[in-house]
Amino acid sequence: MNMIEMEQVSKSYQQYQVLNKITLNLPQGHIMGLLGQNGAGKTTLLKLCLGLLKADRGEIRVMEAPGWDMPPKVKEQVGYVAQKSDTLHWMNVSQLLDYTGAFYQNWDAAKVTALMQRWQLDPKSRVSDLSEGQKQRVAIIQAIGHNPKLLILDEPVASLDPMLRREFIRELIDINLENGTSVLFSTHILSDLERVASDIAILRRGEICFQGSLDELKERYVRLHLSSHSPLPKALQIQGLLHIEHSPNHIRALVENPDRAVVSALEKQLNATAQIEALGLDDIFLELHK
Ligand SMILES: Nc1ncnc2c1ncn2[C@@H]1O[C@H](COP(=O)(O)OP(=O)(O)OP(=O)(O)O)[C@@H](O)[C@H]1O
Repeated sequence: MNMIEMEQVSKSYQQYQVLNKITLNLPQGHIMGLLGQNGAGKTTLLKLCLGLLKADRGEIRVMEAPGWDMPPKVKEQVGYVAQKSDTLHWMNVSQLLDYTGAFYQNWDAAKVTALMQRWQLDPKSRVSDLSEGQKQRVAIIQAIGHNPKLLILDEPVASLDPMLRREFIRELIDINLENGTSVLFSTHILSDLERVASDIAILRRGEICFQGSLDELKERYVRLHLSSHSPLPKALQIQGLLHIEHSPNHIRALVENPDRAVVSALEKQLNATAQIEALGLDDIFLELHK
């Protein structure tokens, strides 16, 4: 079963189209990292999945229920960490967590207490007095205290220091392994994503330009180098060409699924030597956004 299914989903704010015919599936048990530049529409996409925004067109299903009109029994199986949340900050940590727990039948108070201790949160501290990182830890506990089947996280680690980020990621993997929880999270921290995500989705210019595993991503986008003693042309005839940098004797190009026979033909035609370089996630992300 897919925990989230988006089909041909579009969303605009007034005249400005943010998402254009998005099709995205989150299979059960998967952890999917959502990548995109600032303003790419990640928060918008996550809010559409949660029924906090309504799509202009297309269909969204969450655990087979309509995303815009989720019944309570589906809602109670979803956990959400917003990018920024400023509600109820007059409570102390323990009051806020008890208050949140009251909404859920299967709130795991023992787990919540253990997390508070592990993440060094004083139950008596007022939420408004906490640092951003501490607030984020509280928000994460609020989202996982009821052992949700689906967790949606909008940049959950942005304010955490590297050690807590690592702990949080370990927690995420544990939740995923113990409860089979599926996770969709947006992030800018690519190294974290490499550590935890089984799937990656990349939002670019309002569209999902890639959805699949990290290995598939690395196989799909490679850097093609062509070097020659003779001057090389500024343009290349190869399918899947996304980006090209040219100097008289060297071409550096980002190519999607290059046809090896075409690369060999280019070598002959241009009297050049070709080299195909595998890229890391950072490089692929940067190259895709040039
Ligand atoms: N309520 C709104 N009204 C008008 N425009 C909006 C609204 N919410 C978001 N936008 C615009 O839509 C675009 C996408 O915003 P969104 O917050 O979804 O992006 P994002 O990928 O989450 O960005 P970031 O990484 O900076 O958090 C931005 O250009 C933003 O200014």
